[in-house]
Amino acid sequence: MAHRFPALTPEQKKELSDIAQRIVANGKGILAADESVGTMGNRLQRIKVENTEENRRQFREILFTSDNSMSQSIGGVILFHETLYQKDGQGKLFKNILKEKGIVVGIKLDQGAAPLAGTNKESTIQGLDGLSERCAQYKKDGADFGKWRAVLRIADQCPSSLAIQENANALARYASICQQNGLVPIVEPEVIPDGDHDLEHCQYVTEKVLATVYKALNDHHVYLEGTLLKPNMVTAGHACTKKYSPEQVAMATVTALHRTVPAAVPGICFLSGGMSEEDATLNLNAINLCPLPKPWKLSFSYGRALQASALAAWGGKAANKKATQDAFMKRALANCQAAKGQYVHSGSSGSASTQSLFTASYTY
Ligand SMILES: O=P(O)(O)OC[C@@]1(O)O[C@H](CO)[C@@H](O)[C@@H]1O
Repeated sequence: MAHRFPALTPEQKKELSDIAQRIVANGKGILAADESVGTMGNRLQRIKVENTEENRRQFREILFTSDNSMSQSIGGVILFHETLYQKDGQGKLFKNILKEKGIVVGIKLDQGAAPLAGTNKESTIQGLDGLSERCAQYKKDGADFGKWRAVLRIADQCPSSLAIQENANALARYASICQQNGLVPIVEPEVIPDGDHDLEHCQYVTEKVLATVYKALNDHHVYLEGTLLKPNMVTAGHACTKKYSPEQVAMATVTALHRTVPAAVPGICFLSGGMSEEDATLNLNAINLCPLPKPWKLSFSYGRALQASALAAWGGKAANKKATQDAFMKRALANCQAAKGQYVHSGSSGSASTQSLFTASYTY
């Protein structure tokens, strides 16, 4: 079939692929600071801090004003709508603070789950209506990439082919709209870790989901060089009694990716999915050491696994700014090393870094 109606010009393609490559250059990854107001409320509740706009702003200001070496580990930060327009104490927009450090600014674009009737509690994600206009505005306002998280669960009759197809199609439609507006789409089909399934079953499901996503991206003429994938690592379900080593997780994960993700994709930035900070780093390191072909950068886009010890160190107190930034930078550096397969576990991690961050049915 002749390519008669190109979706993007060569200039648009170059811009998108340059942005994607910048984000994952030299072991860099992504700080997912895009928790919605409700999700951030859950995080703040754990440290007994009230979920006000000012408290959310203060915590994020502390992270984003970490010293400039932050940009050696962090290539991009995903923001929630509110945060894109927030400022530091001196009146400087957060997005400008990040850009001056050379960090690419991203924006969460999905707008919550809607049930798929007739399924076992499965969902699709909303937000396609008006998405092009929102993307155009966010691009003007300084964002260069977007994020859309689809949720698939493993249970009886799940994920159904309806849920897999519907979420893949929504992800592809979102990715196409992003690219038309100069935003690199982060494509996030998350197979959540709820359940007692084993590693092999998670690998099987992850392969089915990713294969469907890449078929849909191709159908929608998405330019893969200008995308990033944000998948789950292949792990056993949270309630599985059998435990697996980082090397086993790595082999299952890279096998699944190798079978389904085209080499044209520049980077795969894993979500942390409720793993402890330390497990997320150790697994990423093992993935980068896995003896299988790895044509993509394999990095991180962590929310909980980059912020848990920082949140604990902060505790809502301005006086804890330095301790908060130290905790955050420690995880950022560790994950950057892991993205190069160079992380050496020091054995002296604080207790917050080894605590499970799992939340049941973490659907939004
Ligand atoms: O699994 P993690 O690494 O904590 O977070 C992954 C993530 O996609 O899920 C969250 C909820 O949508 C987002 O804040 C974040 O970007």
